[in-house]
Amino acid sequence: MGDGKSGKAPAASAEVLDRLYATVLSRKGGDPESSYTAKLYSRGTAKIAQKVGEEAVEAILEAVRGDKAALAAESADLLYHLMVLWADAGLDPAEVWEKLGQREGTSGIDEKKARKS
Ligand SMILES: N=c1c2ncn([C@@H]3O[C@H](COP(=O)(O)OP(=O)(O)OP(=O)(O)O)[C@@H](O)[C@H]3O)c2ncn1[C@@H]1O[C@H](COP(=O)(O)O)[C@@H](O)[C@H]1O
Repeated sequence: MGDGKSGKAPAASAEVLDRLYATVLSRKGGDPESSYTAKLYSRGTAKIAQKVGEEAVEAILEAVRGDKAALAAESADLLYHLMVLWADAGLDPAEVWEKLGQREGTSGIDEKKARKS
C-alpha cells in the first residue's frame, strides 16, 4: 500500500473513508463558492449521480488501459463522488458496510444460484 515515496505511513482505509464521509456530510448546506461538495449538493441528485457514472467510466477505462496509477486516482474520485451520493440520499455508509459484512463468506456464485431457485 502507498507509493513508498512520501515517507508517510498509509492511513487505515476504513478511517480514511469514515473521515471522508464525515467531511462530505459536514458540507451539506455549505457555500458552493468555497466547497466543491456543497456545489454538488446544490446541483441536485441527478447531477451527483451523473458524476458517479462519469467517474466509474473513467476508472474502468484506466483499468482497461492498464494504467495502475491513473486507476488509483480515478478510483479515489469515484469513491468520493459515491460518498456524496450516499450523503445526498441520507444513506449512512454503515449500512453498506453491514451489507458487505453479511456477504462475507458467501460465494457470489452460490448467492446467484440461490436467487434463481
Ligand atoms: N476527495 C475529494 C475529491 N475528489 C475529487 N474531487 C473533486 O472532484 C472534481 C472532479 O473534477 P471534474 O472535472 O470531473 O468536475 P467538474 O468539471 O467540476 O464538474 P462538471 O463540469 O462535470 O460538472 C474536482 O474538482 C476534484 O477536485 C474532490 N473534492 C473533494 N474531496 C474531498 O472532500 C473534501 C471537501 O472538499 P470541499 O467540499 O471542496 O471543501 C476535501 O478535503 C477532500 O477530502
